[in-house]
Order: sequence, then structure tokens, then C-alpha cells
Amino acid sequence: MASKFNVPLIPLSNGYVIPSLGFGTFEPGVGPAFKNAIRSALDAGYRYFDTAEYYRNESEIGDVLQEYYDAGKLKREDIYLTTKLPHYGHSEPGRHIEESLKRLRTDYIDLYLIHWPTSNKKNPNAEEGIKKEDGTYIPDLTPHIDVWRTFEKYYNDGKLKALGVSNFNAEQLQDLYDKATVKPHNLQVECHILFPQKEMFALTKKLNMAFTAYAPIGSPGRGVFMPKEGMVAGDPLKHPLTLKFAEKYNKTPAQILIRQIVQRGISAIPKSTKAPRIVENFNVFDFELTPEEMGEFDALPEEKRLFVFAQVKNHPWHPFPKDVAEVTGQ
Ligand SMILES: NC(=O)C1=CN([C@@H]2O[C@H](COP(=O)(O)OP(=O)(O)OC[C@H]3O[C@@H](n4cnc5c(N)ncnc54)[C@H](OP(=O)(O)O)[C@@H]3O)[C@@H](O)[C@H]2O)C=CC1
Ligand SMILES: O=C1CO[C@H](CO)[C@@H](O)[C@@H]1O
Repeated sequence: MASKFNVPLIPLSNGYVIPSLGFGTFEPGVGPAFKNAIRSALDAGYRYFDTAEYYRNESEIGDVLQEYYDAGKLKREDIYLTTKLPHYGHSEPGRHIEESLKRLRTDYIDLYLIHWPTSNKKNPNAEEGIKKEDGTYIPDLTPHIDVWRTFEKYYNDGKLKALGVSNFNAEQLQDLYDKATVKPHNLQVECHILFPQKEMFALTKKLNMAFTAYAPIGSPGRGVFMPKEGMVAGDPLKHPLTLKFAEKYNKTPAQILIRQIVQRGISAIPKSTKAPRIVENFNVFDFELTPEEMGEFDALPEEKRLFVFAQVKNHPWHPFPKDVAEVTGQ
């Protein structure tokens, strides 16, 4: 694939880009196998890595990248790094940016996001939020625009090449957009065939922003985070349309789902820790769904949000209050 990051690129409003396919890295309990997954991804051709301070794996990613730089296999400019400000870091974004830069062993981050709109008080003794007995956090209402002003400073210094937000709803995104001097370049939210995010995607188009899909294959195995009845992680992989096109194109269900996202003009960041799947998920550029087939996915009636963020269910800035209320019976 003839592009700097081995996959088609999506242009950003500032002239920078985001690759259309990257490697998701959220894996609870990061162990030695994680570094091998990063190596497998690099060897398979991935150049774009999606991480976050919250994932506690930036150092491992930085270490593996350094190995490849030292071996002369890759240079920093061959790699695209997205990372995110944690929910307990809104009152001191500059410190968190500096620390991510160090852990990732780089002097710039390609894309930096506010991870959740719901910011929480930091434990003074640890890099985490303060959890109450009911498992929720204590809100910290630093205005998003205050956080953004620090992002803008680092952007103007060249340490952040593009800026964005994750898990914001339409009102939160529009409000930040209206106040920002450097307009957000990217929105990262849950997106797959059963939660296609048509309205948010249209809003980002209107605002000239790129769109990134997390959980593009429906995050199989994540049931514990998704207690709402009728919402089953992994369903997109088993959907009859996915299976029909997998058979027609001699592709796997995951490849059909990733292809569908990429063909919408959305950047997809599937995650796997297994080398064969890592390779499989990258091989989606040698076939194309027809407009009619894309239309069949587009016509699906389901709207199933998997990620409801119950750990911030009482936060006044919860982005999806209706969805979380349905989960908890509030
Ligand atoms: N901004 C945010 O708030 C969020 C961001 N993210 C980002 O998005 C990334 C992707 O989301 P994620 O929740 O991981 O969901 P995905 O939709 O990428 O699904 C990942 C799961 O699918 C399994 N899997 C991977 N490939 C295949 C395959 N080919 N066939 C069958 N099963 C497969 C993996 O298991 P195995 O590892 O065993 O292969 C893993 O359990 C995250 O890693 C993270 O980087 C995710 C959630 C929230
Ligand atoms: O990015 C993320 C990865 O997954 C976590 C667990 O569901 C999310 O809370 C978080 O937003």
C-alpha cells in the first residue's frame, strides 16, 4: 500500500493526516505478551497505534518502538501515535502530555485526545481517580475549554500534531468547537455495524473533522463493561450480513467489519493480542464491498451502544445519560 503509514490516509483540516487503519492497544493487565503483540503489529505493517495514559502501556509501546528504531527498521516519522489525557488529569494536562511524551519515547504525539468528557478528581498519591465505595469517581469540573487551551499551547509548540476528543456527545463537541482557537481535528467514539453513529459522523463532517471508530468489531469479550440487556459484545462478528459477505469475499467476519468502517471513510483501530488475528485484521485493502452491500449495512435498524461508562454514571457531564440510566435503573 503506497502511503507513508502503509494504509490509505484520511486528511485532517490542518493538513496533517490520520491513517485509516491502526492498532488498538487496550488490554487489561498488560503483560509480556503485550510487547509481542506490538512487535507482531509492526511486522504485519501497522504503523498507527492507539493508546492512552489510562491503558498503562505507553512505556511498553515506547520500548518496542525504540527497539525498531535502534535496529534501523523504522524511524519515528514512520509511526503514528495517538494517546489520550486521562479522566483524572484535566486540572494539569501539561504534566500528562509531558509524561506521555517521555513514556512513548518521542518528542511529538501525532494525535492527542481528551479521553472522556467526564473529568474526575485525582488521587493525590497515585496516577488514578479517587474511587468511591460504589465504584464511581468524584467529579472535577475543569471546563473542557481550559484543558483545550493547554492542548493548543502544545500544538503551537509542535509537540502535538493534531488534537481531538473521545466519548464526547454532540453538544459537548459543538461547545468545544465553538470556543476553540485550534478546532478539534478528530473524534474517537464507539462505532460498528450495530452502532453506526450516523449523527455523530455527520456532525464531524460538518465540522471538517476526521472520525475514528473504536470497538470496530464489537469488542468481543468485553461483556463485563456492558450490562444492558440486549447488548452483547461481539454480536457484529456473528451478524448474518457479516457472515454473508465473509462467505462471498472469502474473508473473515472481522475483515468484513473493518472493511465496512474503512469504506465509510472512518479510521478503524481493532485490537488483538494474537499474531494471526493481528495480520488478519490488517488485510482489508484487497477487496471492496459494493455500494449495495454498504447500503445493506446502512439499513440495519439496530442501535446498540456497548460502552456506557457506568463508573461515571452520576457525573453531571456524563455524555450518554439516557443509556447509563437504562443500565443502572436510575
Ligand atoms: N476512546 C475510548 O474510550 C476507547 C478506545 N478504545 C480503543 O479501541 C481499540 C479497539 O477496541 P476494543 O474494545 O479493543 O474492541 P475491538 O472491536 O477491536 O475488539 C477487540 C476484541 O476482539 C478480539 N478479536 C480481535 N481480532 C479478532 C478477529 N479477527 N476475530 C475474532 N476476534 C477478534 C480480540 O481478542 P484477542 O485479543 O484475544 O484477539 C479482542 O478481545 C482499543 O484497543 C482501544 O485502543 C476502545 C474502547 C474505548
Ligand atoms: O478507552 C477505553 C478502553 O476500554 C475501557 C474499558 O471499557 C474504557 O473505559 C476506556 O474508555
